[in-house]
Amino acid sequence: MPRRDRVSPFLFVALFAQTAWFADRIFRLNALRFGVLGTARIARRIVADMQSVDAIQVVGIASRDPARARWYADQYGIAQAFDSYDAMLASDSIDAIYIPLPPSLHHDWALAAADAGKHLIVEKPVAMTLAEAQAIDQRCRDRGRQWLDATAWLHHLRTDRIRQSIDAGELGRVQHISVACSFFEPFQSDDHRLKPDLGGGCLLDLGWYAYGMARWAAGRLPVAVQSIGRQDRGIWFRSSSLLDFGDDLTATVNCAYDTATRKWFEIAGDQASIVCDDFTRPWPSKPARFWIHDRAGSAKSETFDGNQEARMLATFADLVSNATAAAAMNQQALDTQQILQTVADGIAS
Ligand SMILES: NC(=O)C1=CN([C@@H]2O[C@H](COP(=O)(O)OP(=O)(O)OC[C@H]3O[C@@H](n4cnc5c(N)ncnc54)[C@H](OP(=O)(O)O)[C@@H]3O)[C@@H](O)[C@H]2O)C=CC1
Ligand SMILES: O=C1CO[C@H](CO)[C@@H](O)[C@@H]1O
Repeated sequence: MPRRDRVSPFLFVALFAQTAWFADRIFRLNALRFGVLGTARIARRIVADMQSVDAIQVVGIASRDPARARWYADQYGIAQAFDSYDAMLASDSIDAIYIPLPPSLHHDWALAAADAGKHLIVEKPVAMTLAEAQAIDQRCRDRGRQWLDATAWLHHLRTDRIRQSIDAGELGRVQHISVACSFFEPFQSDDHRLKPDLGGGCLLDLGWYAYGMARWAAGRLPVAVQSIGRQDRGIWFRSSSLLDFGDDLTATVNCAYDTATRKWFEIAGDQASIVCDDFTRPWPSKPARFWIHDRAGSAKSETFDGNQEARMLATFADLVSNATAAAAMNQQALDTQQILQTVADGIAS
């Protein structure tokens, strides 16, 4: 009997799966749909990074000024321009909100976004005070939404490697952490960093990185903090602190608007130390790197590729799609906020 050629049903299934895969890749059908609140300078970079992540689609941007929202949407290839922040929060076509507003506005808009059922990435500093940051955390839990602070260095591959090195005992027993973050007043006119009512000052801005790094390296809150600081024009221009994390671990932390750009840390153990000279963001045109210095003075360096912002965003999309809270990351942010408050209170008293 002649054999009749039949198309295998498996071929149909395979073709269907492949078409669905391509459609998903091209149209990002299952992507987390982001809206951007405001037309901040940092949003330009983060929007580009979002657009590079398959699991994310940037679908809207809102501004207090409708013409500015339209201009940004056209300029950055974003489908929808919203005439107000409230209009964007009310939209059903948006799952998550990115909040790159001046610090004093983070709290209210984060609560409003969570109340509107959105997940959120909030720029650093999360808020002005620990109570505000805790309120954001609690509201997101109440609404079953995920949140993350946009502290991208924590998501770099280099950061994972440094953690691994500490945990593997390559430094021996970690005894002291030193951190410095600063830049010398390169303010744009009208910059929120100079305005007390918008949350200006180096402490919340650069201290977020510096004190946050010490907390990250220690893995816990300090038991005692001593600080000094200098104010100018109603905001912090410098702060320096000595932190005691207990169990013989200490840290010295400095952040400032009155010294040249610095973004380095040293984690010193009794066998070796790690030095990183650009931890918040790798220097332009240089690979991310760090050095391990041993007791005899020899140093070996490691370098890393990769975009820390894209990795952070992909992690967030993954957390949302798996309905997993970013518990450890949220705790790092809350602890950082608590340390900043302790420092501010300590200098003031
Ligand atoms: N993760 C990182 O690497 C970085 C993080 N940041 C953080 O991102 C946030 C934004 O910083 P930056 O990009 O410098 O912000 P910008 O000053 O460039 O923009 C802030 C935006 O907020 C909106 N806005 C709403 N209300 C006000 C107000 N009363 N005054 C000023 N702006 C207002 C405006 O958008 P519109 O008028 O269109 O509504 C404005 O464009 C800060 O929290 C900062 O610390 C900043 C730089 C890098
Ligand atoms: O987060 C940020 C990145 O670093 C800048 C300084 O270089 C900060 O001012 C900014 O807010």
